[in-house]
Amino acid sequence: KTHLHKWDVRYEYKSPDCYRKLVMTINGRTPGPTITAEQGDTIVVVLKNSLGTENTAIHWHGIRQFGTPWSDGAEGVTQCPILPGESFTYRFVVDKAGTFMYHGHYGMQRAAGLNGLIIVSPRLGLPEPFTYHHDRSILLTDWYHASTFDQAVGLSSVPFVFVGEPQSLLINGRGEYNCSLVAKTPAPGTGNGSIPTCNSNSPECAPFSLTVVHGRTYRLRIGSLASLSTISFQIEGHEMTVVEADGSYVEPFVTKNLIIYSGETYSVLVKADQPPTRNYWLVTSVVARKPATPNGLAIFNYYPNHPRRNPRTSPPAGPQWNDTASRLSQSRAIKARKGYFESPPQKPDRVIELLNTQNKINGQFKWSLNNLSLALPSTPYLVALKKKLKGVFDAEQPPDQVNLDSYDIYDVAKNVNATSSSRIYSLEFNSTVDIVLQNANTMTPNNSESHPWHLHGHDFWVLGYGEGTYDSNRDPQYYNLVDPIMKNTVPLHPYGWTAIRFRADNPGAWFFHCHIESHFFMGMAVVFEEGIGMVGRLPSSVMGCGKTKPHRSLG
Ligand SMILES: O=C1O[C@H]([C@@H](O)CO)C(O)=C1O
Repeated sequence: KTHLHKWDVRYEYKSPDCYRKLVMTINGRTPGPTITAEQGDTIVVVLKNSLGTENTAIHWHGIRQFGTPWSDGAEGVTQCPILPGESFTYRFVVDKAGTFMYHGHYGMQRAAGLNGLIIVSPRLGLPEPFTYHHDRSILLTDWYHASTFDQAVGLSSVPFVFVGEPQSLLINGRGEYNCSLVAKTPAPGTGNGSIPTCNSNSPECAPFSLTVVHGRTYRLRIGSLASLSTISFQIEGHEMTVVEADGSYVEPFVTKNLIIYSGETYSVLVKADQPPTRNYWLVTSVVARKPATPNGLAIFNYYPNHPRRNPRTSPPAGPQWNDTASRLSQSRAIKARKGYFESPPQKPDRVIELLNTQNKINGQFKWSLNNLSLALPSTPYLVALKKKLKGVFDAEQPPDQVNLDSYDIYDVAKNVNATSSSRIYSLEFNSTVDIVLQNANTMTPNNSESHPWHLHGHDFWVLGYGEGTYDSNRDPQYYNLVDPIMKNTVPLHPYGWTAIRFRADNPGAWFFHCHIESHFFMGMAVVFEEGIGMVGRLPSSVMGCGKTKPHRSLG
């Protein structure tokens, strides 16, 4: 079955957290419409760029794009940007059941509200290993009042201006900013004050309310497309059984707080088993960075209570933001469900270790992998590779390793300078590749951050997490080769390492990057290519920029 969606992407003034500002909408909405389909269906999205003065591109997060690498939506890697006024058609097959997402992949547009969910149900007749009465979804984001232009310029300025902590946490696109904190000077887009800058009574920021019936079991699909924050999600008085992660079935485990990194999706089962005489809080809170953002709140509404009645209880507090040990143990608890997984190849053909560091290049703040910070070329890699265009990117591959033995991950680097590079990794088609992500101290003493790493075009097995410096002789002995979960996004914990394995079996060029929007913008990404010879004929719509610009003589 083919699903055709016509999307109009534009800027509008909206008040998702009661504060009025420019947001990017799809057909008038942020989050955009949820795409629902059955495994094996084809999705066609005809995207019209009505932004007026800005390019765009949309990535289908978690969809592997077998046979359609040009539909991945990664501007600079798989396509030229979609120009204002132009339309672009994405066409791809959703080959796997599960919970996925989509979002802008041009500049920092994801943070402007260009995001949504993709829900793929199993092919008819394929039962899932759990049952529930109702299927509901929740998209989590964090929200800034500064525009993405302000953010992007700050990040590339000398001196560096960081985006800082977000103003709000949104649940299904709704949050509540404390309007008394807003300056009295009218903000842009308020008609010089005739429309309030911040309006607590705006229906756009009324909290999301999830209505449940006592005794029923709900499958909650929860995805995070936060720009910066790692989020703890909980429902007052209720436990959650985790059953799916990034489209793979999880060996069920019960938790009160689900820690969710940007780019991850989970399904949890929740039984509405509490006294139905009142409503309960749905709460999101920031962890892994020192929070300066109030909790996100929504209402877990027991029928027949009024869906907008706030519980009189105070919302439960989240876990300690700096409790790294409990976050590491949740990561380790996520295993593939018995009877529902594919075992990984037992040995890799190639091991790439990526040392994650915060650096400087010409005074600008950057993030680097093995001392190289990615700078995208103006011609997309996929097009350059397929058409054998010369001089688009640095020909040499980035290093597979740097010497970790001589690098003190607990200290600020002795030399913080890095190099800007457009080099990419060439993987042998169908080979098995291990990636070891190694975390380190930032340029701030005694500070190491969490980074969710997202791979395009593949799922990977999560082989293990460790603390300290990875030891290539010792640590692989403890990899989980029995029941590792397959994911597309995985956290790298502070001062730790994470090892993943994947098969380079998808012809194309694929991003692998930190899913924190500002870190990605600061170069925290690498690109892999494999099997380019097998890539089909590229649609001309992905071209038109850089070396693929048509040059006509005007003579
Ligand atoms: O990339 C980042 O920069 C800041 C800080 O390290 C320097 O201002 C921060 O918190 C980040 O995550």
